[in-house]
Amino acid sequence: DHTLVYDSYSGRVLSPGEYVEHIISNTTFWCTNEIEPCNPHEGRRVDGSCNNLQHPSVGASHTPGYHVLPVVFDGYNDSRRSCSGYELPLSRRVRTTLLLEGRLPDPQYSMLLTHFWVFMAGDILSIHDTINYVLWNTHCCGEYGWLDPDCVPIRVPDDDPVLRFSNQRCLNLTKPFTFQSTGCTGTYNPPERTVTATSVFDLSQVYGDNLEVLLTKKRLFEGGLLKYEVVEGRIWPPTLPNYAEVCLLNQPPRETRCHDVGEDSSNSILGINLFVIWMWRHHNLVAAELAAINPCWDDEKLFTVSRDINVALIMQIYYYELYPLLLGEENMIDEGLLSTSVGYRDVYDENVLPQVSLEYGFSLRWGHTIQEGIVKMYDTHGNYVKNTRIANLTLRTGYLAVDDNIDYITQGAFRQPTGNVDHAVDPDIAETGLGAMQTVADLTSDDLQKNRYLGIAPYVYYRKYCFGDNIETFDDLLQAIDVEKVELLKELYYDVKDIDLMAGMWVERPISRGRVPATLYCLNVDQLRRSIVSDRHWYERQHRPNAFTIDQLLEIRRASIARILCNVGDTVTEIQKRAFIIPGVGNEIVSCEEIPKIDLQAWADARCHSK
Ligand code: HEM
Repeated sequence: DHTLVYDSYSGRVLSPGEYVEHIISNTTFWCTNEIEPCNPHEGRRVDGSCNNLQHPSVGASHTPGYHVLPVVFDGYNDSRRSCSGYELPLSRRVRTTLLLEGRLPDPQYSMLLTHFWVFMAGDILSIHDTINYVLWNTHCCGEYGWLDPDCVPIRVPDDDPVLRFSNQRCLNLTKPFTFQSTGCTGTYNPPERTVTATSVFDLSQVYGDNLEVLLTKKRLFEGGLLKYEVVEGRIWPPTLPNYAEVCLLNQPPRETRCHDVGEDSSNSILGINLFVIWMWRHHNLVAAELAAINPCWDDEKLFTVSRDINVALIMQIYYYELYPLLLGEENMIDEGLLSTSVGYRDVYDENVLPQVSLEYGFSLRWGHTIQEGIVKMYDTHGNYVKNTRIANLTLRTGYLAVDDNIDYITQGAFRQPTGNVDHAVDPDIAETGLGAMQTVADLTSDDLQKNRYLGIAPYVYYRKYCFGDNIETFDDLLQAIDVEKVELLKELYYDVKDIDLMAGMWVERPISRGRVPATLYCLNVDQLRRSIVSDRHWYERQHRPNAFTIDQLLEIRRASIARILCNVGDTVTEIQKRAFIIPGVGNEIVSCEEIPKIDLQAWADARCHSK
């Protein structure tokens, strides 16, 4: 066989001797990518390899990301130091100073928006860094925790506004996995984070990032379908016989559902769990319809086309429905991110590598500040049923499958607002983030602490990169941040150049015509453009292997999140047309009959009918 083994970090082909060294040191998983020779006519590979034909490993699972700005570290794998030489202010203190704790619903965004956004984050990131401190290195706050080089616990100051009333002075945390920590490269290279997901948007949360897992765990090899179970009329991904290791917070004996689909993220937090279930079903719905339309298609063809359609629908929704609400539609048109014609858009450039920027994935953590902590549940007709805390639903897929909870949660997702875009974080996200998994967890302090351990450059460098601002003094910040917030930053940081990127994003003014912080806007625009240009299999392309016909693309363009929920959302028979926005005047809940459908007849294959 002609399979080549690549060095994940450098993208270089390894000699047989070098490969053996990895086998001996047990580092093949993180450090090598086995890749069959690229075939330019082949569709998207599940492991992300061969996207760029000149650099077959780039963009594959666990290969380096792109950096908008070079990483800033102090020595090997250690947190950035302040430029003043003083210690950076404690993450928890920065968080409690800059973000209030409280709940205020958003006037516009529905809970479905945050559910979907975090699901999309799951397409390009991985959760092993979290599993690390939750399951493997739980001792970082213990007596000898500080001796463990993997630990970076968050210190809680004695005057903490909330925790001073407790004896908690430490929040568990470990360092991110890097190519250095996994033994793939030496410490002479700047630390480079490693994630398991592929770095293109390809529904890694559903289809995974590894061919073997796809074949053994997911595919049914019948009718192009994914494996599934039907319980009490609901379709689910297959469940694990022994859920206890993964769905740690399932409450036995009733809550036993836990998905066995080969991805950790599919049993993680509520938003991801829901969308994995929905897109899993959606794949099968598409495959079944295509099988009826094209009886001559075999399993392989049905599977590949259904996957391609599923990915395209989600990208259409991500770019044309979700992001305009965050970044502003006019802004996106001006930036060239939204195609102004319904036809093809083919701007592929093989010189741009299919990578995700470290800053993009990181910036999505800002979503924690608009996460609502209470999940409200409704029946099909919009009558309020009950509520529960979202933090208690993490690692608890089983909850969805009892008491019709998934029905009520689905209904609530598009009826309930998410947390307001303001300078406040929900108390549950800020104090109990992981439910019973940790006594205390502050996701937003984690965000700041990780900011430093990912080596992300200071905020003002990004202002320079994004807007050309030369920020030398705290007063210079006024062009981006309101005066009272600048005052707080002055209290916290000795030098304006010390301000962490996340801290800056928490307090800066939104981009004009959009709703997200200006720097977050910039980093997201940068990635969205990169993803269109660098992904050879981008769905809007005319010249890609198995490209959509124009009629097919026109059907994809009709996609909406409301249609996805009408198709596969539990008990959804009516919904508002723009379901990332709460229902109201001009966005009334209507029958699913009124939500545009995608007509798969566009995929009808004449060969199946020419006798
Ligand atoms: C129920 C709601 C949520 C919970 C319980 C949750 C929980 C977590 C936890 C425990 C982590 C790991 C933090 C660490 O580094 O220690 C994390 C990371 C992250 N979260 Fe959330 N989150 C939620 C909602 C969201 C939302 C709405 C978004 C964005 C829209 C988001 C984006 C992210 C991102 C980008 C990371 C970093 C992952 C990585 O780099 O590997 N999360 N979240």
